[in-house]
Amino acid sequence: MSIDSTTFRDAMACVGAAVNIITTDGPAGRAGFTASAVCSVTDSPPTLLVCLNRSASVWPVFSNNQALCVNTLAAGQESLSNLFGGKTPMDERFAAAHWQQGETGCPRLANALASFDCHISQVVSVGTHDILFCQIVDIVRHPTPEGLVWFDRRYHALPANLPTV
Ligand SMILES: NC(=O)c1ccc[n+]([C@@H]2O[C@H](COP(=O)([O-])OP(=O)(O)OC[C@H]3O[C@@H](n4cnc5c(N)ncnc54)[C@H](O)[C@@H]3O)[C@@H](O)[C@H]2O)c1
Ligand SMILES: Cc1cc2c(cc1C)N(C[C@H](O)[C@H](O)[C@H](O)COP(=O)(O)O)c1[nH]c(=O)[nH]c(=O)c1N2
Repeated sequence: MSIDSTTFRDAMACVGAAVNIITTDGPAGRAGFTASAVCSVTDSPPTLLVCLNRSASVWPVFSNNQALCVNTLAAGQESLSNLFGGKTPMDERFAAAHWQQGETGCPRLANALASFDCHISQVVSVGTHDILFCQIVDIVRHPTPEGLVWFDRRYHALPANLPTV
């Protein structure tokens, strides 16, 4: 049975996911984009994955820098997600928030729910996307009353009951 893209996307729209801004900085410059395709892989060594469309303008920058920071958004940061998910010029995207420098040199969003600073350890290409396997070197968290989820093609705030950080 062959599944067309609309059927696939309609079904995937039912799979809720956290919203993240993925940033990088290094020899190829600074860049960032919004991603919901982010997943925990293993806790030893601590590793997550990010799926990045190879047609995105940011792809060569991530590919060359080999480091990134996954900034998981809280409720209230929807407009930042939209900025990093559109065709907005890169300087405008970064001007909309406050950033710190992570251990890898990648921009860390000052008030993200959690930030995972990573080296890209492995890349696997599947169809249109690259799966970036990322080994985490540092984690910073902030207490926040609500998390943010992308579900049914829109944002939803979720009450957080997270352990104290
Ligand atoms: N994994 C991704 O690349 C991904 C995920 C979410 C959103 N987006 C982008 O945001 C736009 C709006 O998304 P939407 O959720 O409002 O509606 P949509 O109908 O385009 O997508 C529905 C769901 O399908 C999946 N999806 C969408 N595009 C994909 C792609 N190219 N490869 C793999 N999975 C994909 C995602 O889970 C998404 O939430 C999309 O058209 C796409 O450009 C991309
Ligand atoms: C909620 C949501 C979720 C995602 C996206 C968008 C939005 C709004 N986008 C699309 C991505 O952010 C967009 O293509 C960026 O703007 C990068 O493209 P440019 O740099 O503008 O070419 C996206 N792209 C991707 O490669 N992987 C992903 O997981 C996601 N997830």
